[in-house]
Amino acid sequence: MENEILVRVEGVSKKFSKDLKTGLKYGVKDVFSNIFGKNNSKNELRSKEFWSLKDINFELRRGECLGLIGHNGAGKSTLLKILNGLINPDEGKVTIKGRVGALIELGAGFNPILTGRENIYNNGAVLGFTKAEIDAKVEEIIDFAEIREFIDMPVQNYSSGMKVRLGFAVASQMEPDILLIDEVLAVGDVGFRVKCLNRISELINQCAVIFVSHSMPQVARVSTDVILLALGRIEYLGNNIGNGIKLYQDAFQLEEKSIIGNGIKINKLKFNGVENNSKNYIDWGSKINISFEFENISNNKNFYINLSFVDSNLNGILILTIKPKNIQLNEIKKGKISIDTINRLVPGKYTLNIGFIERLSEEGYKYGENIVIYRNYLTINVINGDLVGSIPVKLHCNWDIEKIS
Ligand SMILES: Nc1ncnc2c1ncn2[C@@H]1O[C@H](COP(=O)(O)OP(=O)(O)OP(=O)(O)O)[C@@H](O)[C@H]1O
Repeated sequence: MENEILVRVEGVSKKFSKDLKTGLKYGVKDVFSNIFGKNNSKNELRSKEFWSLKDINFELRRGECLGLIGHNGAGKSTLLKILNGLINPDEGKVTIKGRVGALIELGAGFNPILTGRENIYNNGAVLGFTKAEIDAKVEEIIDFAEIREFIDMPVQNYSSGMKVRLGFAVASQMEPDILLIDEVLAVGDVGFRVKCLNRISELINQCAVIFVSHSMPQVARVSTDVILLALGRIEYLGNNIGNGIKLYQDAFQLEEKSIIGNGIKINKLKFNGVENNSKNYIDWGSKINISFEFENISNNKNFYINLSFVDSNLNGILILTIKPKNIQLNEIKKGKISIDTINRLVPGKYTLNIGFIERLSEEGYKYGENIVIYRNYLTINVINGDLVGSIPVKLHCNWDIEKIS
């Protein structure tokens, strides 16, 4: 049997005003127009208004986790707030089936002068649990949040991380049918974030999850579907998570070129024989040749040359090291390097850093100080190949299968 639909969003739009004064003026006007049944301005933008969300449609079933991604101000939190009933849409309809657990804003849903324990009871009561039912859950919640020492302290004295711990524990342990988690999770420390992601993965079977994050590995890890929002509109909706993430990352300008250190110059950097090509489109599995000249101006130290590739999240992905056996690179006044390899990066945008790093030993790798690093000297766009979540490298391997039984 198909899992039941727990969230249905139909044609939802929400507009805001760009300044507070106009917002308040329109607000008062709308109240009167609503009373007299004459509010015709709902579907149109008035001066200084903009659509924070426009014509959003999707459904979410039990067992699905929707990753909601998009740049700052794209409308992600606005959508979560509408789903949680904190604000009303100007157009469209939201249908929610079941109990909603939400971690949307830091400290939202907590009364600051009450203790952590009192807030657990308050939240439980709002969700429709009896005192006896909350009694049965409270220890579990405190254990999950790992803040037992502070549970009888007013929430206003909690650190940001402690508020997130309590908020997530309450939202996720109160048997939600729908769990809404905003970026605030990022405030928790790494250990707690991993615990939360594991809990989300456990909960997915029992409920529907909507997860807002700027961390693409986290989105790829837990999501079954993804929505990419841009300026309040859906730019991508589907279950090809890698595709959604790629579209999101493609919109970023990667870092500018920069040089850190001095002593060695590079010239005539070429990618597949072409100099100054800003696009460099290639496929997975295609041949790559990178070549450049280097000129030792004032460096006396022996060195390695490292070529490292960095993804759009600025994570280092892979490195190629040049360490010749029978020659010290600093004995070369002017040289030319040519590197041939096969591309094993999956579709995405990558930049190349070229580093000249002090070499302290003839054998193995013993790195000294960075002599000079040429950052973002080349951008490579891999456009064809399989995407598996957000895993950046797919290796080629020879394999053999034997049937044992
Ligand atoms: N109460 C409000 N009044 C006026 N404008 C608002 C209000 N709430 C949100 N906005 C605006 O709506 C747009 C979408 O905001 P929202 O917080 O939903 O973005 P977001 O995608 O969650 O961004 P971020 O990644 O930065 O959290 C922004 O331009 C924001 O300034």
